[in-house]
Amino acid sequence: MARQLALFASAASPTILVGDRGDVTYIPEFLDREIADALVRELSADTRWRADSRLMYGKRVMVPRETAGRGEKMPQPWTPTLERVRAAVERYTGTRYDYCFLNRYRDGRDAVAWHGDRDGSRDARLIVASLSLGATRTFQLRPKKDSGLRHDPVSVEVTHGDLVIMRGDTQLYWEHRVPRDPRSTGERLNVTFRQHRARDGEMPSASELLAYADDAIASLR
Ligand SMILES: O=C(O)CCC(=O)C(=O)O
Ligand SMILES: [Fe+2]
Repeated sequence: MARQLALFASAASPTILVGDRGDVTYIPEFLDREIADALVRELSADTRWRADSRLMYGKRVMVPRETAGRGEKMPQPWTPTLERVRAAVERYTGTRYDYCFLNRYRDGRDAVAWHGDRDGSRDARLIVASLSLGATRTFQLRPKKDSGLRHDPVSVEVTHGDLVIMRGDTQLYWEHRVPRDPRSTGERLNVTFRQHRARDGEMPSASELLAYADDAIASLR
């Protein structure tokens, strides 16, 4: 029971990052350090990381980070701590999650370029709960060009155990990224808890699985 409570180290102090045509909340230290450490150990032990490459203007270039999927209908199952953390995120957000995507940023040269999750999908409103582990990096949000919104980019330093929750219209009107950071030398893991299409429980399409990597190539230009 003590460990259960410790999951919510400082979940009482969330910050609203986006409140206009979108809903993004930042919860620093959502995970107690001990749990976050255990999660890194488990994920590092057996996750089969993929190095994706994309064809860009006739050239094959590597996506600047490694990816994996765990959970239902994914290449690998949940780990015990990942299940516990999922349950905590479910309680906190009042939503169920079926699977997660994982990103591994080996150092500050790895990144994810501006994108909206589930771009072009009719389920753009499904919640995405994004957990940071390891090295501190900058997570940024800005309105999409066609959103009609005028707003400076929002930046937050996300670190070990922090949670970012994107809800509502966020993916329709806003995009997000983790830019390259030459000063950052450590490894960062990111876990995004997600739902399959709520309507029919069908697996995300191959293009959807890759969609979140789509613009990553832009960061290589
Ligand atoms: O690493 C992060 O914090 C963001 C990852 C992301 O945007 C994604 O996987 O869609
Ligand atoms: Fe994303």
